[in-house]
Amino acid sequence: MNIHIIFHSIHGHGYAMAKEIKKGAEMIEGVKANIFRVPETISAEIIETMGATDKIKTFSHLPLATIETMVEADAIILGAPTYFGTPSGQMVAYLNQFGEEWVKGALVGKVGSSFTTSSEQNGGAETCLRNLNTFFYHQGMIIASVPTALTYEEMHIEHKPVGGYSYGASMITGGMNDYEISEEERKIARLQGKHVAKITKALWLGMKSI
Ligand SMILES: Cc1cc2nc3c(=O)[nH]c(=O)nc-3n(C[C@H](O)[C@H](O)[C@H](O)COP(=O)(O)O)c2cc1C
Repeated sequence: MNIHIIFHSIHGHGYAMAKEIKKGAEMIEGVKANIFRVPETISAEIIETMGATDKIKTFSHLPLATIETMVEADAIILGAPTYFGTPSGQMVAYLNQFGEEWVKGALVGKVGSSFTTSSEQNGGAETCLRNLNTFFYHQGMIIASVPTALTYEEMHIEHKPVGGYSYGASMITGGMNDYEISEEERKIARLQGKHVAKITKALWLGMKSI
């Protein structure tokens, strides 16, 4: 079974999350998780003003996601930074190529799940995740959440904000994008990967018997 993790990032936090989700997914026997990035649309000059020229290089070796990346996957995990409370335009531009696949039903029955990063705790991460998940509804996919009953301990640390709840894993990057992914956020991301992999494997085995 192949899980494809497709993300957009500029400062690299999305990549840090994608790696944890991959680790979680590959805890399930027979599951291989591959990471892809979506094409960047912002100019190199603007990336430089964002102080991200070197950061973006840390994941530029990853393969670019194409339409086939989704069509070939058994499960798809999308990750995008929260920009103005919604997924980045770069991710939306990638998703907006899937009209023909929608017509063909090419993604019907696949498992979908999403994650995000946001600089603020209340900066719109949940609305971003709800937006990403909407793509899965339209494609006839099966949405896997983060089973929050299992993350209670990580989420309830006094006076410590932690990203990640029912709609998908997330992390808080800080106003200057200078926060590292925390242990709790790593754990929630791994849990999401594992949960998606379990559901995908169960569906895949079940489908064979129908
Ligand atoms: C155009 C733009 C809009 C943003 N809007 C928000 C926002 O609405 N809420 C928020 O918490 N952070 C916002 N941010 C901060 C990003 O969420 C943050 O830079 C991103 O999650 C970092 O992820 P990355 O390291 O994967 O690039 C915005 C950043 C940009 C560039």
